[in-house]
Amino acid sequence: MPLHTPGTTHIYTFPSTGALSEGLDRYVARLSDEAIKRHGKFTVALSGGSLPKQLSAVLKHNQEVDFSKWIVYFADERCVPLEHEDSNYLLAKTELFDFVPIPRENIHTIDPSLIDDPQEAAEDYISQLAKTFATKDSVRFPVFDLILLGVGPDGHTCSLFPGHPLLNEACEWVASILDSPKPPPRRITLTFPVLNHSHHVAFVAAGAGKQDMLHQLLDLPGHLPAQLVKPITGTLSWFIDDAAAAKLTSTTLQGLERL
Ligand SMILES: O=C1O[C@H](COP(=O)(O)O)[C@@H](O)[C@H](O)[C@H]1O
Repeated sequence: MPLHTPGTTHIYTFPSTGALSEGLDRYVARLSDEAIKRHGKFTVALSGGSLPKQLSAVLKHNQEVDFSKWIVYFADERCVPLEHEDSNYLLAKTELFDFVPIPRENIHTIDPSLIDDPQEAAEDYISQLAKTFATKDSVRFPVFDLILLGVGPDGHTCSLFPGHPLLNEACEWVASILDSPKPPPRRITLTFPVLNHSHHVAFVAAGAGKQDMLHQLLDLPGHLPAQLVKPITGTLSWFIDDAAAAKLTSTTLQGLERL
């Protein structure tokens, strides 16, 4: 699998969600291994929504992965307590963290004492990132080994929603949002510059509910949030199942890769 050609996009399709989880497991395990060999750790940002279930289905049984070297952040988080049913952390915990030996201190959550002040929570999250990522004059943003993203039916990714002023954020690493059109309204999110500085970014989309949006995102030109994810030197991958791919045009289908 060509994982290291900068600036490339790969669309991987799978006959079922089970097969998708197997492919995602191989991809994540390989990137984890390579990053740990390169710099002793694997820095990864996780999304909420349907992603944690797809990701964990096979990965949580993978005993070859050195989870002790994982450093986990959240691509976005809702301003709710960590044990709240809307918490992306709680979802990742119940799907993945409860099954694999990632040290708790390596899992960077929103500070629950700051959830009433999303701006302060975003600033605290930037401070947490700064402990992991040393930046240089030439690269002012954290460079994750991998950021795993979902995409909503409106084309949003992270908590970056169509038409929202946050789409233009060019300086901050993490931003707060008080008016998310999808509940809950108060959230924090990584910004596009952080997404686009990552070594690897992968979208995961499965099921018939994603058909219309995938057609719009992959077949047609546009500026929906998910279309604005364009890693500057990193790779962009899509992991989709046949149900989600059903409305793609024949031209796009010709470019699909099977893993
Ligand atoms: O609200 C959110 O939605 C997106 C997409 O979720 P999905 O269930 O359609 O996959 C998710 O990626 C994001 O982390 C979450 O906060």
